Amino acid sequence: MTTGSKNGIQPLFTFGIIADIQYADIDDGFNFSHTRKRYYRNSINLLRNAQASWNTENIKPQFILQLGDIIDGHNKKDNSSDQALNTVMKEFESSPVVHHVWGNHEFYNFNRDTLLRSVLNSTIDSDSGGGCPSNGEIYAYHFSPASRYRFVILDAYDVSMLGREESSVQYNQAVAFLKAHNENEDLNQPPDCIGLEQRFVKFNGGFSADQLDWLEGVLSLADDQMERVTIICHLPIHPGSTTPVCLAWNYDKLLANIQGHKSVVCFMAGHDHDGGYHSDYCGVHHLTLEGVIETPPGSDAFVRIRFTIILSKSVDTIADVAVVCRAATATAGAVSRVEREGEVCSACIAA
Ligand SMILES: Nc1ncnc2c1ncn2[C@@H]1O[C@H](COP(=O)(O)OP(=O)(O)O)[C@@H](O)[C@H]1O
Repeated sequence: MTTGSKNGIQPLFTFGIIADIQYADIDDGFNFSHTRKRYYRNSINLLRNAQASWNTENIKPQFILQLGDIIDGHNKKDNSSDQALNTVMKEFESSPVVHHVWGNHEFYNFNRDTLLRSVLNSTIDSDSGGGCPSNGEIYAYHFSPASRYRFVILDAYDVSMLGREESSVQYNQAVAFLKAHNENEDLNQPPDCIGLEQRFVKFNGGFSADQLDWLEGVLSLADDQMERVTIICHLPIHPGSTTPVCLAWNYDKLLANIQGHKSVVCFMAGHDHDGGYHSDYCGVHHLTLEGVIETPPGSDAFVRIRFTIILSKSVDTIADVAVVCRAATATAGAVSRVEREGEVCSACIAA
């Protein structure tokens, strides 16, 4: 594992990312279609390995991004949601700040009100000006780890049946929206077996107008301040970075919002356990992290990213932001996960 500097340039900051841990103290199982094994109990070992790796770095990560599905929905029926969450949170105790994102499995275990009051609400670690959308129950905020850099956490289940009381307006609006696109009795079953319509399933969600309006304000300010923004949420929003069944319901609205702002350089998500990557026509990097839960024992699936500014010769111009993304894979003879490493640089942005 390389030290903190690359090509002799000290990173401005580093951070770790991990997705779809889906911990449960149960025996190995399978996904819905019985095509992929799931290692529920072992996922805590992979989290430990990630922590060990992050903590051995010369330059420790300034923060960790946890991209959602921290514990599995199986805990709910065993009444072990709180115990499972405590087990995982204990592993994060040696971490710096952890920014938690909420996925469908958070909502299989807890309702929205409980999550807003829980240790999984990391809004407290937002900037004082980080703020959240006015209505208070959308779990979205932003923070700046260094001058000219900003991270935005979005709530991909703001519009969803999950986590909402069946008597609520939001629940019934989500049901109406979903049924307009999916006529199956079981709304977790995709309405089609091909194409983008597959995304209209109960285990996905979308972004409300309130949240998109709030984001528009955050990104407009970031444009004015010539910041570089990375957005994270549980659901991918570019068809090139995931399989259609994992896309957010109104991915296209958020994508249009993002592509209208030069400050956005990267979008990261989980949910699609196979991971994915796409650089869109605006130069935004769409990174989907592989799921810990389906990573076989003996391999690892976590990422450490160093944000390094490569100052151009004319010192007043920041030529490139190199996002060195490394999915660390420590194999012990097992079939290793794809080791993803690469230098992806954003478009030039004059200072
Ligand atoms: N094709 C499908 N048809 C019906 N139900 C499905 C289908 N795929 C997933 N589900 C159900 O949707 C829920 C979420 O699926 P799951 O695989 O656990 O999600 P994740 O990929 O986030 O772990 C589970 O209850 C699962 O049984």
